[in-house]
Parts: sequence; structure tokens; C-alpha cells
Amino acid sequence: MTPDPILSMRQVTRTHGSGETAVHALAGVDLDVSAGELVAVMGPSGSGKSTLLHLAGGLDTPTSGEVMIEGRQLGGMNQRALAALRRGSVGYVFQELNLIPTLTAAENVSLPLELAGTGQTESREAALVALAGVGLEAAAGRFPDSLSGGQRQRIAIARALVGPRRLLLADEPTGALDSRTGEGVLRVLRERIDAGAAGVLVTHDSRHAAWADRIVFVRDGRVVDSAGAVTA
Ligand SMILES: Nc1ncnc2c1ncn2[C@@H]1O[C@H](COP(=O)(O)OP(=O)(O)OP(=O)(O)O)[C@@H](O)[C@H]1O
Repeated sequence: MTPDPILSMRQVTRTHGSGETAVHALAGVDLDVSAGELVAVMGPSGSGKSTLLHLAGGLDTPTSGEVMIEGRQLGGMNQRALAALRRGSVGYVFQELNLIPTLTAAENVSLPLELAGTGQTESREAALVALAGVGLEAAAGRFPDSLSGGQRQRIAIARALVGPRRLLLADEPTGALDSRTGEGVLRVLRERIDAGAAGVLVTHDSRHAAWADRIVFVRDGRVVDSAGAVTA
């Protein structure tokens, strides 16, 4: 029996503009991702990969179709309920890091948990565990500006993975990292998924896609092919 998907997208479209100038960024995508499963999304520039990820995480609203996270349909939710669901269930690793410069590494990582109502001590402990997971425990008390680009990237990853979130969405998460550190980040992501989360990883790099259980190929806003991961 297939387990219930953590992420479910049904005939999802996203159109920008209207009439002759309309851009169909996504044109009827179906995608299910279950607990324990990492799906890599590959495709040419402009094919709709980032759009797919934003819609999957409730950061953008589909023009038509349905997105469900842990069985809850995003379409009917008000902004407040949607924000609460995002904070509790979804971890994002995007190219824009959005670290808060006036907070230390540990405070940046614990913030989503505190916003979701977890106590300060518990949040702080979880943040230290997440930082250790990306090899940055020693930088817990440092501010983002005093760290390298690669270290900041790892803090952003720790923040995305902290706590019990079940859906992890990553857009080229190893962009600023050397290949060894990048591999470490993918390993942390993989471990969280093996422990019961579901993940979607947008990547141009087939070596990274090899960490996935399944690869879907997107072209012109459509899923054109799907394959089991090949070994790098
Ligand atoms: N706000 C917007 N207004 C108009 N068109 C948009 C908007 N956002 C995205 N698009 C268009 O939608 C299409 C898909 O964009 P998207 O960013 O999802 O592609 P991508 O596959 O992630 O590209 P890349 O690999 O370069 O990051 C592109 O044609 C893009 O120009």
C-alpha cells in the first residue's frame, strides 16, 4: 500500500498575465511526494521549476488546480492558517537566504520554531542540533555578516530543517558551496527524508539528482518525463 503523500499537486497551473502576453509558467502538473521520498526536479531554465516549488510550499497561489500538504488543501485556507501551516510543516532552502543580520546563527535557526509556538529553550536546543547537522555548531553565536557565503548557506539549510517539518523544499541548495560541503548538505537533507520527511529538490546537477529516489523532468511548464534516480 502506498502511504498517503505529504505533498500532493493536482492539475496545477500558474499563468502570469492574460491574453496574448500570458505566460504559462506551469501548465497542469500532477505530483505526489510521500514520506521518505526525495524527488529531484530538473529542466531547462525558465521551464517552471521554481514556480512548481513556490506553489508546492504555499508561497504562491495556483491559477487552477489543487495543492495539498499533509492532507490539507491550501486553496480554502485564509492567510493566517496558511502561514501557520507553512511554519509548522514546510522547510524552504531557497537561493535568496533571507537570514536576519541582527540575529546570531542559532537565533536565525530557532526563529521558525519560536514563531510556531515552541518554547525558547526547546527551540534553542533544536537549533543547535540542526547547526551540528550541517557542521556549524561552533558558529552558533556568530552573526551572518561574519561568516562566509558557504557558511551562511548552511545556516539557511539548518533553519529549513529544524524541528519536525515534514515537507522540505530546496532550490539549488548547494549553489554557493564547494563540492564537499555541498555533498554534506545533501546528506543532511537525505537523512531527514529517510527519517520520515518528504522532499523536492530543484537542481541542474545530475550528481545531486542522484541523491533522489525519483527525477521528474519539466519542460514548458509540464512534467514531460519521470525516472528512478540513476547512480552517479
Ligand atoms: N512574476 C512573473 N511574471 C511573469 N512571468 C513569470 C513570473 N515568474 C516567472 N515567470 C515566467 O514563468 C516561467 C517559469 O519560470 P521559473 O522561474 O519557474 O523557471 P525555472 O525553471 O525555475 O528557471 P531557472 O532554472 O532559470 O531558475 C518563465 O518563463 C518565467 O519567465
